[in-house]
Parts: sequence; C-alpha cells; structure tokens
Amino acid sequence: MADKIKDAKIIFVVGGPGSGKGTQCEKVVEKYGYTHLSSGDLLRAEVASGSERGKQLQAIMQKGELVPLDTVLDMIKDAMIAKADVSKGYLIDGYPREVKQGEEFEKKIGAPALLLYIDAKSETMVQRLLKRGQTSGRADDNEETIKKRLDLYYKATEPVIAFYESRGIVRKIDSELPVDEVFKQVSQAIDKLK
Ligand SMILES: Nc1ncnc2c1ncn2[C@@H]1O[C@H](COP(=O)(O)OP(=O)(O)O)[C@@H](O)[C@H]1O
Ligand SMILES: Nc1ncnc2c1ncn2[C@H]1C[C@H](O)[C@@H](COP(=O)(O)OP(=O)(O)O)O1
Ligand SMILES: [Mg+2]
Repeated sequence: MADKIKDAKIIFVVGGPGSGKGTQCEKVVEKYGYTHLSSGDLLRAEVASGSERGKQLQAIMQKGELVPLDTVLDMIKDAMIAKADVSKGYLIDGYPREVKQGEEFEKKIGAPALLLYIDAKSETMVQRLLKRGQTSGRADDNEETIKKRLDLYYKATEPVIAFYESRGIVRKIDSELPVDEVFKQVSQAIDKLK
C-alpha cells in the first residue's frame, strides 16, 4: 500500500503549539498544491464524528497530552493513501511529536525530504494561542492546557529536531516575523527541494 506514495515528497512541519504551522501550511497548499495533513485536524474530525474513539481522544487532547501513536499514524497513513494518486507532496503538520513517532512513520510510510522547524518564543506562542482561543472553540486553547502543551513540546518534540538535524534535512524558520515574511523562508526551503 505504502509504495503508492513513495515518489511524493514528504515534509514534516514541526514546531510548538501556536508557532504557526497551520498558517504556513495553508500558504504552501495555495502556492505549491501540496496535500496538507494536520494530525490535530484529523483527530478533531474524529472527535466531531461523536464516535466512542473520538470521546477518548477528546479527553486526552483536553489535557494537552499526546494520543496513542498508532491512532495518529493510522489516520495519517489512511489520509495519505486516499490522496496518493493526485498528490505531488505531503505536508505532515504536527507529526512527529516525539522521536518514536518519526521512527514508526519511516518504517510504515517513508522518509521525509525536509523538516520545517517553525520556531517562535514561548511567550509568542502563548499570546497567539490565547488570542486564537477567543474564536477557535478548541478545548485545548486555554491557559492551563497551553502550559501543559508547551511543556510537552520542549520535553518530547524538540528532540525530534535534533534527531533529524543529524541527517541534514532541518530548515529552521523564524516565525516571530509577519506571516508573509515567514512564508518567504518556507518557500525558499521548498524551492531548494526541486
Ligand atoms: N507569523 C505570525 N504572526 C502573527 N500571528 C501568527 C503568525 N503565524 C500564526 N499566527 C497566528 O497564531 C495563531 C496560531 O497559528 P497556527 O497556524 O494555528 O499555529 P499551530 O498550527 O502551530 O498551532 C493563529 O491565530 C494565527 O493566526
Ligand atoms: N502526532 C501526534 N501525536 C499525538 N497526539 C497528537 C499528535 N498530533 C496532535 N495530537 C493531539 C495532542 C495535541 O495537543 C492536540 C492538538 O494538536 P494540534 O492541532 O497539532 O495543535 P497545534 O496546531 O496547536 O500545535 O492533538
Ligand atoms: Mg495547527
């Protein structure tokens, strides 16, 4: 199954909560036509379906914790296969969140060509998330859960960046700048892939 997608470029988009991953991915879709798969969006769709599994996921996400690896990876894989015939590339947004997730992805799907490391200061991320929380309706965009998500990001996800840095595929993006300035950096990184 997974060999259907072996020729498409895979880009991991990694960064803290509120760093701007989703914002940049939308712009990449517009300019490059890549397929955007956000692990968080896939999980929230499952929650919205009202299924029993969705209820369990909601409880975990509300606490700012990571859902089980197999659940996320299966969702991403299914979504990738569904788009395999039309996709030139995939933006995998919000995954891997821990080194083990990266290792399992490579075993079951393939290796990333690039890791976009969307970097912002923790104060910036908190401010953006609090603002997003005013309209997002997301159960995890509140002060208490934001703090937990940030802690988990530094503990579990930052090591992912070091893991791929040794392979030379990490491009660090300064996400403190206005959206379009951030996107210039993202575009440069993607253009170099060709
Ligand atoms: N470069 C930026 N400057 C200012 N605000 C931004 C920037 N990038 C994103 N935002 C805002 O910050 C919030 C979080 O962005 P989002 O893309 O949802 O981040 P993530 O997917 O990493 O959690 C959103 O409300 C978004 O509009
Ligand atoms: N790869 C992954 N592994 C485990 N849990 C994940 C996950 N991706 C998302 N989740 C769960 C836990 C996260 O706190 C929650 C929201 O994720 P998200 O939408 O990617 O957040 P954000 O875009 O603010 O960084 O969903
Ligand atoms: Mg997001």
